[in-house]
Amino acid sequence: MTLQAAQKPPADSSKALYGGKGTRRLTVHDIAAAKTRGEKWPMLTAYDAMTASVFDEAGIPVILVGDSMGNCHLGYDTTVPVTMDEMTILSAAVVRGTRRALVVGDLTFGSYQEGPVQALRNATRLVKDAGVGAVKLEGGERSLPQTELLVQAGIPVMSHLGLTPQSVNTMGYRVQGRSDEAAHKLLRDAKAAQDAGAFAVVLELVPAELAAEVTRSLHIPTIGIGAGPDTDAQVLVWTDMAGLTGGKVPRFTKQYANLRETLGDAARAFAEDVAGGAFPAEEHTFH
Ligand SMILES: Nc1nc(=O)c2c([nH]1)NC[C@@H]1CN(c3ccc(C(=O)N[C@@H](CCC(=O)O)C(=O)O)cc3)CN21
Ligand SMILES: CC(C)C(=O)C(=O)O
Ligand SMILES: [Mg+2]
Repeated sequence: MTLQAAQKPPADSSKALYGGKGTRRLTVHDIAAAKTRGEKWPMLTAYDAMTASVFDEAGIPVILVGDSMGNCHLGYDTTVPVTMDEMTILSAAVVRGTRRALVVGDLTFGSYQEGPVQALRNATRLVKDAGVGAVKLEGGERSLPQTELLVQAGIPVMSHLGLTPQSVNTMGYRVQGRSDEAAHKLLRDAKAAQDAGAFAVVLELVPAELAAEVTRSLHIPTIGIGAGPDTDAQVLVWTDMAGLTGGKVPRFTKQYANLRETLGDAARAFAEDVAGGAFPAEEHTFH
């Protein structure tokens, strides 16, 4: 806890982002207030209404409809092929499945790189047709005109720095900001995003010490994924966190359940009941 936070009275738990009371839809103002209280908070991805409702009922205050839906929901290898049509449909489902969480939708690859006008058109669609409370886009200085125009238009923007998966074809999936030059660039990008009006910054796959420095340097919250313990918030891809993702998951993930095994067991038990005639039983049968 920072000295500043330690000197404040205990947080009013009814206002806490996690553990707070009520089902009023959270806004970017609630997110800003959490940083002044020194409160750490969780964010998870979701791609459908039912999963999102579970996280909403569990008190997760911010739900990201990530373009990780590409590999975690739609069966692509990367986030690159995901379209705004797909993002809009799944974001609308997540909004319908939640009452309290601030829902953030990713702007997909190719939906904002042409410039601010394209970004505004696509972000507006996500706000109007899906009902998200904010959008996220990748890049700091390179996405400044987009961030500025969206914020001016009244659309809250979450920035995403460090490893930016939409650039996998140029960047790969490597830790970012290891050299002094790259670390300075990340700090510049973070400050530029803040100055352009972003309400939060995701830091993906950056050294913990650098993420801590960025967190201290900004008045908006940082949200880490593979960025160590000292960011204001932590985000994980829900299928990684719940152990549903097949194959290799990034080392920064912690698995809190093994849904892959649980679901597989359920499917096999059903199959054996059907094959052996144990299902349906009398109580599942109409006469
Ligand atoms: N299932 C899933 N989880 C994610 O966290 C995630 C996605 N998909 N898709 C979009 C991006 C891509 N991400 C990735 C993908 C791979 C690594 C990875 O392989 N990282 C290496 C470390 C590399 C290094 O040491 O430089 C690892 O072992 O974790 C990390 C993040 C994070 N995002
Ligand atoms: C990993 C998070 C931050 C993301 O952008 C996504 O899930 O698409
Ligand atoms: Mg994403």
